[in-house]
Amino acid sequence: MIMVSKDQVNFLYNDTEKGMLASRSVCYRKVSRYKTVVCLFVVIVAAILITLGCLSERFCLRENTCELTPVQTPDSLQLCKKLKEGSPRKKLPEALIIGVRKAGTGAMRFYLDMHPYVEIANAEISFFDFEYENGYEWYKNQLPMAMQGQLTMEKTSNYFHNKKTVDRIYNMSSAVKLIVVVREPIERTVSDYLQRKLKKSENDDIEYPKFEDFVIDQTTGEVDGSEKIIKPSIYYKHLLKWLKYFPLENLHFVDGGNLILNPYEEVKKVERFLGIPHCMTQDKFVFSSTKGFYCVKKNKGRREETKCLPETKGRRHPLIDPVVMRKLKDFFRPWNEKFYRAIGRSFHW
Ligand SMILES: Nc1ncnc2c1ncn2[C@@H]1O[C@H](COP(=O)(O)OS(=O)(=O)O)[C@@H](OP(=O)(O)O)[C@H]1O
Repeated sequence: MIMVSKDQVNFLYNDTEKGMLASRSVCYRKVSRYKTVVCLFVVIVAAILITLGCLSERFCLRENTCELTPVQTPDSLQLCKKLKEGSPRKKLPEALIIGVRKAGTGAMRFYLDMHPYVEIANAEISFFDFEYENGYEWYKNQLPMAMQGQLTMEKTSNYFHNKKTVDRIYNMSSAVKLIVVVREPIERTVSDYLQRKLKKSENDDIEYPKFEDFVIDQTTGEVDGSEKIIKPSIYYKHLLKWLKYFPLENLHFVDGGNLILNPYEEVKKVERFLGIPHCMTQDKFVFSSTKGFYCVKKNKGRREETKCLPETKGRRHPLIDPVVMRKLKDFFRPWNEKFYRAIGRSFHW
């Protein structure tokens, strides 16, 4: 709108017949100067508004903006998703969950899958341990599409303790971020045992050995450190291999015990480690009293539903013979302490 002052209006309309031409041209010059000023003002305001508009479109892609969205609902996450720029593409992962099996890697994958800045493969690809010969193009094709600004991720829980994986991962990228979920070693060992027992009983009817018989060497009566369910729990031994290639800053350790009790806290630390905005707010996590574990709130169309991990995750563990339990504790203690020293953090196991 053009603003003309009362004086100018009078000036225009009081124009007399005499000297009209001269006064009119002065008047028009004045008005056109006003128009120029107003036009300039409009252009500047429009430029500011357009810039702000662009910034708000990029809202969810800018650092830490998920933290700033007014209401953290699954809708706002969907909104974030829509705001991703460019076209989706396949790329090699910038971050991996490398283990440890049965420590809670599936839960971490499940939670990160909800994050608008993360595209994580649904299943374990096992590229660096079993499928390496297929090459990077094959690997990329197994990974989900990602938009610009989104991280591509994969979790294979055996990478951490497999001998072949470290240099292969390093050759892919020395900057890759590595997430390691660790859990109290005996609990992890029991979980590994239950998993193997389940797999075996699916295939044959022969009674599976008891946990105690599995972990104790029958000749020495001591813990069998070479047993396949014990070995992955000796975190320190495997860590040394990773530290030969990667600096400690490339690795983030998730407390698997706390991941069960307080997933929000552990996921927030992972968001920070990955350098992505804090989108996984407390309200996304809901405790299921039937499952006895945390689940997540997901949007299905307009409806909101609760999604949990499958039944095979989060099982009741058997009671362990106290003598065997003591032997296991004594066995793991020195390894745990070395592990704490190496990473500069204690888990108080
Ligand atoms: N939210 C939630 N729901 C269910 N289960 C949860 C959850 N958070 C952590 N966990 C623990 O994850 C354990 C399974 O570990 P992984 O996912 O690493 O197993 S696997 O290696 O991928 O097979 C699994 O071990 P078990 O309790 O022995 O089944 C769980 O204790």
